[in-house]
Amino acid sequence: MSNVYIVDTTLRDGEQTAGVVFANEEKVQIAKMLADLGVYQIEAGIPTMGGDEKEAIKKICKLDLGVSIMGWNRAVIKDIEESIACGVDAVAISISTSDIHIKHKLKKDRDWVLKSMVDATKFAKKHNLYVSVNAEDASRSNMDFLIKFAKEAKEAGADRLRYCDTVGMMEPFSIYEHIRRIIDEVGINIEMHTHNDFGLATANTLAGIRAGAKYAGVTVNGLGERAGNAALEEVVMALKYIYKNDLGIKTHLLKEVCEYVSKASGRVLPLSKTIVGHNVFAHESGIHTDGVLKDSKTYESFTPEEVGLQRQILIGKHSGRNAIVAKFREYEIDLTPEEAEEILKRVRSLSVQLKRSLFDKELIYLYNEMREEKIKDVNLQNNI
Ligand SMILES: CC(=O)SCCNC(=O)CCNC(=O)[C@H](O)C(C)(C)COP(=O)(O)OP(=O)(O)OC[C@H]1O[C@@H](n2cnc3c(N)ncnc32)[C@H](O)[C@@H]1OP(=O)(O)O
Ligand SMILES: O=C(O)CCC(=O)C(=O)O
Repeated sequence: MSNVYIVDTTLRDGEQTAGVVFANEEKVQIAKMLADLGVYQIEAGIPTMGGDEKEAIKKICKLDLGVSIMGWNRAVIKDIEESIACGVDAVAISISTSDIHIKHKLKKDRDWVLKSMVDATKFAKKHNLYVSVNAEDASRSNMDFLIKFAKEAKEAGADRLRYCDTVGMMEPFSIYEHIRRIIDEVGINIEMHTHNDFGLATANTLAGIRAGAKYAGVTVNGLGERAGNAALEEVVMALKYIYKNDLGIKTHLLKEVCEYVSKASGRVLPLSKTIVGHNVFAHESGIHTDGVLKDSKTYESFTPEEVGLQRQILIGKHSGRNAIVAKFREYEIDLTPEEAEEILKRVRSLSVQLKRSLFDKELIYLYNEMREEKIKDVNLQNNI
């Protein structure tokens, strides 16, 4: 598989999540973190919104982070002028290609769409900008028209085409066919931009890459319109471990970046959030814990340290003896097999009462309780 470039749109589509607003300093900090992580391009926002949005984009450009900074635009010359005023080196020029959007939203026709896109692209190229032509609602567009659109974009000088599954209604097999057809018939670079309405955003991005797309448009934590976009952390780690394609992203920083964006966006990271959730390397079940203690590869695809997390062995209702023995060794207590068995019984009972796994101090309490009962039994037997 050829190399793949990460285009992060946390600051544009991510901030379009209904109810989410980043402070200007947060936008700048997120851009710095993304640059440290090693993404190829940051879609920093929408210059034509003006005000704070424009100021934040300008600040990000001035930082000279060593990554490409893209401004998002409609296929409108004035929008692109605003992007140029911010100092971006790249522009996204977006326009809908589906008849649903053309007829009911834009209230125009296909020729108007082609002309607006070509004029805007030529204008941006004249200003030496890198251009991504974005086919909004590409996945619901007539394929012949989408091919024509892509050909005209390429002729006008576009550097790539963003294929948007705007309402997230594609599945990997069809997306593979769409992307292959565009590449075969047009020979243009493709960026995947997928939404998660059916939980398929990451799968669809991977399918597009499998078909030859070179750019993956993602957001941190999968933020974005409605159910969100393909998550940066999922796409990067899936490429590395499923497709064996290491993009050189500093994955050990992922947890920190995801936590920062979670706080800045006011969207809590679920404990079991893929890749970076606090509990995705927590093991409790006896068979799993036994396996992990013998060799972590038995139940982990990669090590927690690789994404900035730590492994946790929890003791609770589903634990087994080996985990209990290992846990007590951490407290420098060597349990006999009988003691481990006895403590396990007590752990199960207490976990059910509390409806959770147990803390260290509760395990020590159970141990002391067991020892005291044993001493009492011995004393009783000896009539003391
Ligand atoms: C799928 C996506 O994520 S697309 C990106 C969506 N992001 C946003 O909308 C966030 C930022 N948006 C904004 O700040 C504003 O909507 C602006 C500045 C872009 C435009 O603001 P306004 O001039 O107030 O227009 P408003 O938002 O009400 O309507 C959008 C207008 O743009 C037109 N339009 C929409 N998309 C495009 C496009 N790609 N190219 C050209 N025109 C477009 C619409 O037809 C409508 O035009 P009309 O006023 O002639 O009917
Ligand atoms: O990226 C674009 O230009 C299109 C807007 C978008 O986010 C989408 O269609 O999902």
